[in-house]
Amino acid sequence: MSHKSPKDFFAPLAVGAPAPLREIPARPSRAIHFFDPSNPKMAAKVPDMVGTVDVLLGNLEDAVKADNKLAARQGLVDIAKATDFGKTQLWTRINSLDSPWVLDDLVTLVTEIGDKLDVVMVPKVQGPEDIHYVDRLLAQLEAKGGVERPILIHAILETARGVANVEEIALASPRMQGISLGPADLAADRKMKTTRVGGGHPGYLVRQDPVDGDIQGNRTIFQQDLWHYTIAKMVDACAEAGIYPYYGPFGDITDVVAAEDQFRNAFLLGCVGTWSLHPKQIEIANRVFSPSVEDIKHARRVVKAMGDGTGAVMLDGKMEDDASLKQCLVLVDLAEELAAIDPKLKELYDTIEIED
Ligand SMILES: CC(C)(COP(=O)(O)OP(=O)(O)OC[C@H]1O[C@@H](n2cnc3c(N)ncnc32)[C@H](O)[C@@H]1OP(=O)(O)O)[C@@H](O)C(=O)NCCC(=O)NCCSC(=O)C[C@H](O)C(=O)O
Ligand SMILES: [Mg+2]
Repeated sequence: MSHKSPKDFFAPLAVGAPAPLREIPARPSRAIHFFDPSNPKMAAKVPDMVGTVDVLLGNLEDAVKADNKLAARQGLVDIAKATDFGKTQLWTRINSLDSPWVLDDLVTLVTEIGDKLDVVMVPKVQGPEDIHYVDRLLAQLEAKGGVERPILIHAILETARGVANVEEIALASPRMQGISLGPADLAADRKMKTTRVGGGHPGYLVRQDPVDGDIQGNRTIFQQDLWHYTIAKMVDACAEAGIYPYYGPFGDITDVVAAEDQFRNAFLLGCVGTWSLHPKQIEIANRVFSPSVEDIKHARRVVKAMGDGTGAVMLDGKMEDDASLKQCLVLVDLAEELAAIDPKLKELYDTIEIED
């Protein structure tokens, strides 16, 4: 197997394309909000959503009717040209690489609105070869369209082969921005027996041992998380590659409580954001993927108590040392990144008083 040398990895893949980034910028992306650019009602709402959500994503793939694929592509071009996105990022999800639409998706979007497009989400990624294909094509199109900064790639993990290859996918290109879980396609590909889009399942459980041998008695059941293994594997692959992991879709729009639980589990495991399919999921994602005031208060206290960052101290009966300081700095750094784009959060975090 031939390998690229590091210097080749950081050379543009087409003459005239912008140089690849050496580090993926930590831009807040708590909610990646999906809209169908061919749906006039949704499209009309996009300009007013700028500034209320970290990422607006024009979806061209699943959930867009086949008859509307061209209208969705053109709708996204029109919206992008007419809208000032400010600090809100503009992403797209292109059609799958084996579809009849994807080539024109990329040619049209990069040459027409490449200067406004931050990230291209690629569905059903099977292995690094899929990323290499998009990587080279993007470079050629950036050169053709005169795009001055590289458009990044986000992969969706929604096939068993993709999950098996997740580390290679994460490391496939300096354009790799992150990876999301695609639980619906992944469930189908794996032949899992859930018909839900993300979330748990009442049948996937562990039951309390019988009390006094009474197996028919009242035994507490603990519902388990179908997605824990995949998310944990994805988080490790992303951390190794220096890119960002995301939950994905939660299809039960009405169950805002369970959505919040799934998002919080993902946040605690290391994910930086999730998808939002309906406007009501944006507020949930923004809240869950922003550290709480209590977390920041504690983290800043530890930072202060640790002084030069070495040794061990006791705070409220608990040991803090170099390693727990690093954990606290994850939260403090995230709070700073979010405060830079979210004035309400900045105000909230600025009012925190640190006790000794
Ligand atoms: C889920 C929906 C079909 C629900 O739509 P609707 O029935 O119209 O909801 P409401 O009546 O509650 O809508 C109220 C108003 O809000 C607008 N609306 C709805 N959704 C959005 C949106 N995403 N962005 C902007 N505006 C939105 C409605 O038009 C109503 O407007 P008005 O009548 O003027 O008041 C719908 O929300 C939807 O289609 N969402 C996106 C679905 C999607 O993108 N799915 C694909 C991603 S998930 C996936 O692909 C699976 C994954 O790949 C995997 O494999 O796991
Ligand atoms: Mg899918």
